[in-house]
Amino acid sequence: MIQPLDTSSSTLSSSSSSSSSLIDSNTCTITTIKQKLETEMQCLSWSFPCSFTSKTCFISSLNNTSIHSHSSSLSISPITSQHQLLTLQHICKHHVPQHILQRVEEVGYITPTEIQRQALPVLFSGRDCILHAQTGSGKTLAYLLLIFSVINTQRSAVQALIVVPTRELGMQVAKVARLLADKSCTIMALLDGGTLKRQKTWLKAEPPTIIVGTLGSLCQMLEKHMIKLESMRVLIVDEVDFMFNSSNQVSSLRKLLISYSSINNRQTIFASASIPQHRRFLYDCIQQKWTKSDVVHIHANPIQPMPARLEHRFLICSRSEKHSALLSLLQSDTPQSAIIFVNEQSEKSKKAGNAPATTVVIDALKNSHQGSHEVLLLEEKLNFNSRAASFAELRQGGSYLLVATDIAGRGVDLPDTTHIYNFDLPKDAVHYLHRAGRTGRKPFSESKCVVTSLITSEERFVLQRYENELLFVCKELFL
Ligand SMILES: Nc1ncnc2c1ncn2[C@@H]1O[C@H](COP(=O)(O)OP(=O)(O)OP(=O)(O)O)[C@@H](O)[C@H]1O
Repeated sequence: MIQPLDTSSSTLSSSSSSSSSLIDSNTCTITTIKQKLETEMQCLSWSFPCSFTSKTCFISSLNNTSIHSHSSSLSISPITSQHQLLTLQHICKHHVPQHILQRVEEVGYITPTEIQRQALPVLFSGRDCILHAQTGSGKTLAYLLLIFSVINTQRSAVQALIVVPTRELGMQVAKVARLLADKSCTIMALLDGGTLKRQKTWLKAEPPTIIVGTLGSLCQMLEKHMIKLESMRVLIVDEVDFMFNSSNQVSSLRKLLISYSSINNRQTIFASASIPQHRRFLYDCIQQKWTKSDVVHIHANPIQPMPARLEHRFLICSRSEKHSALLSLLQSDTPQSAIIFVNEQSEKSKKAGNAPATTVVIDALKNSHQGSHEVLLLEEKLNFNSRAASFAELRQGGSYLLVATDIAGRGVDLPDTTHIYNFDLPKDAVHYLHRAGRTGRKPFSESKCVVTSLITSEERFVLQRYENELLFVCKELFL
């Protein structure tokens, strides 16, 4: 049975002086919980003995918070008035050191995004969490603030580990962490393609406080006992669904979760904008002992998987017309910056001796595009130095047209990207969601960003399927 909340000690405002709670089988609405904003955001919880079918709700004790609990999932619906006034300072006070919070403000993070507002109190409570929220919604800052709340920089030991699927995402996360951390907090990026010799020397000399790593490099170091995880307090797995779906990464990830460390000694956080079959995933987390049994699934905006300010369009053309169609679109759209997604070359096409689509698109842009954009390429088969150079150039700003495979589809944060072009249709709805999510990455901006898919008439029904799955509408475009 669900235990009613005891709200007697909370005070928020005089208008909420009478406490009551209304709970039904799937929706828990706390209509009134009083609490002074000055006191830290306290978390109240109730839970059934844990099995997948049990209900576990975890509630941030905010006024007028509505929590929809489905098994161990919860989503807290948007709140008005006082909650919109809550700053990251309010939420993080007493958890995150003041000098980090000051830095957070200096960087420009004042108001929490929806997932930050919902997740931070739960994260600070020490519960394992699955952070499930739209692309560009600020999941990185949420988990970094948790890390800063638990690490002790006086200790010389690895205390937090962030696992990412690609080198590019790792570089980006390490950069944000360094931007916020003080000098006493050492952050090591242990990424595929890095200089292992230098990293080994560093690890021998002094363990970093935080490691951001890709699984390949991490497991190499763990196998050689170059990294010890006995002091690790937080383990983050970013883009978790991607890693569990990747045949290259899944076995290393399982090892990391079960053999190299234990759920009892760490807080485990999984993050992604897409957790397909999240109830099944939650079940697996508990059964497989990837997380503790009271893990919480926090789902922000569950009925809107993609940011609302994305405008989706499609253009029907034959394969041979695609290059000219893309050039025309660029001319008429005049994007500030854009990413053009191309599928990886198939084995069949390689065997037939065809040039990869990335090369063909790059050549077309270099030869015929009229704009002043820098044309850049990012794909798996580039060597790591070229990938790093492309990525560094992108992050310096300026206008760019990035031609990329799905390697740029996950996590990469280039907030100046105003347009996405699917030169090739993504292989499924999840890929569509992540590609589209490379634009619209300024959380509080209202400006429209555009996602355009160039499709053949036969592909229309596939795109329609994505629309149904992701609950969006794609408008036809005519040149
Ligand atoms: N509270 C905030 N206020 C303003 N900007 C923010 C805030 N939190 C995050 N951002 C910015 O939002 C952008 C997206 O954040 P982030 O990369 O963490 O998204 P994400 O949720 O991890 O997305 P994805 O699922 O695509 O990886 C970043 O440019 C970040 O600087």
